Amino acid sequence: MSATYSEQAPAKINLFLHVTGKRDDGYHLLESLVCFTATGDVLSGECRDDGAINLTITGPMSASLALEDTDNNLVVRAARMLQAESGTELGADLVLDKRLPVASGIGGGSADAASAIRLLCDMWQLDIDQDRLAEIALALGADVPVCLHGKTCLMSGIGEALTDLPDLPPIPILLVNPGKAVSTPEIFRAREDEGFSVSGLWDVSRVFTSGASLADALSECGNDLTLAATSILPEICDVLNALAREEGCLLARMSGSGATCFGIYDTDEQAEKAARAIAEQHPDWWVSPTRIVCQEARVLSNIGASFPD
Ligand SMILES: C[C@](O)(CO)[C@H](O)COP(=O)(O)OP(=O)(O)OC[C@H]1O[C@@H](n2ccc(N)nc2=O)[C@H](O)[C@@H]1O
Ligand SMILES: Nc1ncnc2c1ncn2[C@@H]1O[C@H](COP(=O)(O)OP(=O)(O)OP(=O)(O)O)[C@@H](O)[C@H]1O
Repeated sequence: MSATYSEQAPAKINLFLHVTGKRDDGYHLLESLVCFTATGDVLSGECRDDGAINLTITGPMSASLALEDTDNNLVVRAARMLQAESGTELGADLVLDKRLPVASGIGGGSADAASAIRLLCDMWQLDIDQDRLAEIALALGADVPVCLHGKTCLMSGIGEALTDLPDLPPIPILLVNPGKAVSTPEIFRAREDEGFSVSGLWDVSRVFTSGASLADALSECGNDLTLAATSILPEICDVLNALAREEGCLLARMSGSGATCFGIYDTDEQAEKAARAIAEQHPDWWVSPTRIVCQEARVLSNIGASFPD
């Protein structure tokens, strides 16, 4: 029996997201403080010697993806790109445990693609240098390089320029999604008439020791996609209000192009209490109390990796 490899695919949070310009090809220049959480998908796989790539999707958020052609899944696309790059004749039976809501601003698909790159490089023993892997990641999506990097960083360019920042402590964070997908290109199109933020606002040397100090610094920034996203999906305002209303919430903000929003807290108890209250009022929303993870999210080969539920 062949070994089972496993990789976590943590949710990506844009703690702030500024749109600072637009390139001639239509992609937007961004500046974003990105971190990762202890909540995420899990990808596992076994090696095949016939070159086939098979993907099975399980888990609470698998329904919509299971209806799509798996050839379009970012996990399969990442695998095919690595096969083409390396010339390997190996294949894989992959299982994606989908726990993150799809098309929700927390980079679920991008995190899965990044975890596929990590898992397959390990399983197929590929020797592809980091710069080339970063190019492959960017070809899969603007958020894939930062997910492959997996560490708290300042993301700029269209998503490819990453500057490491001091680790954040394991700050409690609550993720809430209203259960409706939003399309990233549609949100960028909807902000066409808005101006651009200035770049270079974030002091990259700042060190944070608590949720309160982080929330205080973040209050000087924002998410420049919020207006566009709430005009398309007004429920995002309900999510932001629900988070802000609960005791202990230091900052409530949307991540990425939405619709997932996050709240920052000082203690796990506050985040969990808020989660219970919001889940009770909105049983159809996805509510996930978690923490910022501070170390590089990788190296789980050959073990049955799983996130806490
Ligand atoms: C908004 C963010 O979530 C912030 O982290 C990401 O930039 C989105 O990254 P992503 O979902 O991986 O995006 P992609 O799949 O590469 O691009 C989807 C579409 O979003 C728009 N897009 C995306 C990234 C970017 N820097 N500028 C853009 O204008 C483009 O219309 C593009 O066709
Ligand atoms: N493994 C995957 N998981 C989620 N979506 C996927 C996956 N593979 C392909 N997709 C497609 O990618 C689209 C965007 O999904 P994703 O969850 O990455 O969006 P997102 O959370 O808005 O990401 P971002 O924050 O990077 O904009 C979905 O509509 C889906 O059809």
